[in-house]
Amino acid sequence: MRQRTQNEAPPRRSTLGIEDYLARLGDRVRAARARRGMSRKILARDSGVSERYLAQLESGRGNPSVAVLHQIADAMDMSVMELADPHGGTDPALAEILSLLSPLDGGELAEAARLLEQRFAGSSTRGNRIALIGLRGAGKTTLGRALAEKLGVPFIELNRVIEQDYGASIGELLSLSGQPAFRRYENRCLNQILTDYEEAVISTGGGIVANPETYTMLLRRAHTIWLQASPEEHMQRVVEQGDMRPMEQNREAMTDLRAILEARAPLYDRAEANVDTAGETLETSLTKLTETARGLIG
Ligand SMILES: Nc1ncnc2c1ncn2[C@@H]1O[C@H](COP(=O)(O)OP(=O)(O)OP(=O)(O)O)[C@@H](O)[C@H]1O
Ligand SMILES: O=C(O)C1=C[C@@H](O)[C@@H](O)[C@H](O)C1
Ligand SMILES: [Mg+2]
Repeated sequence: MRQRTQNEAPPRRSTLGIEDYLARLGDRVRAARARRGMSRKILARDSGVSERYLAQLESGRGNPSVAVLHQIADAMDMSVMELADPHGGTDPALAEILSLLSPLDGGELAEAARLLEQRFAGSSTRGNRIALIGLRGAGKTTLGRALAEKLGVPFIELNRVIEQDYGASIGELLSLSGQPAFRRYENRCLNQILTDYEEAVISTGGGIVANPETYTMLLRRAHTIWLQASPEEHMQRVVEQGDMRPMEQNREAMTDLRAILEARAPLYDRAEANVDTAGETLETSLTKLTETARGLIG
């Protein structure tokens, strides 16, 4: 990160040349897509922008119209401003905060979020709720159910609650109503679970970290544990289950999985604790997870 001298004012205006601007815009589109676990094909389908044009844009060679940018942002439930200008916003203090934060890397941003949360978010009420987060195949369901049994508390699978609420499968919800609708259901159902259960083990969907409002609610109202594994193990475990949801229709599944994990890791890392399941048996992972969970709920 470049150090600013003490008297140097934070840059308020972009001084980027058009090529650099378009390259960064491409990076932002790719990162936003990866955080949501959307393949380029899915984003093309949901936005109505061709896969070929998205590839061009992501490599910094596209110069989209505002309408095209709007279609892309909308399909990812973002504002055009968020996508086009990370320093956007009308409040000068907010613009200054964003400009201070923008050169930080993922780990530094997570630290900044923690500091801001401590200072401004008020007291959190996590009760005896344990929430498991992590990429597909991390073991959130398998280990979560076993942990709940050991602790003698209910096991709640957020995606199942969403399916009951919507009245169809997550796959149908995504294909019929799109990602933004899914994220709205996810937010509402999670809020309900956190309100209804004083003690529980909650297994979340891998993409919960992509919606800041929902993820912040989870971090504040449950003890969160990030279940980790290597990219190869995530892939192998999901393939063994015969379910390719986030990787569906994607020819470059492993590359995408790595990109998703890389984009989400700083967000998953905001969990209160993490348990690494890489190279472990289920039994060992369960023992580690149970110890960690007991440490958090006291
Ligand atoms: N050490 C381990 N820890 C966790 N799971 C393991 C381990 N070793 C093997 N597995 C297997 O990996 C799979 C994990 O799948 P599981 O459905 O629990 O993951 P998940 O995080 O709930 O995924 P999804 O996001 O798709 O719901 C299970 O079949 C489990 O038996
Ligand atoms: O990792 C993801 O982006 C997802 C994981 C699933 O659990 C579902 O929540 C949905 O398919 C999205
Ligand atoms: Mg699961």
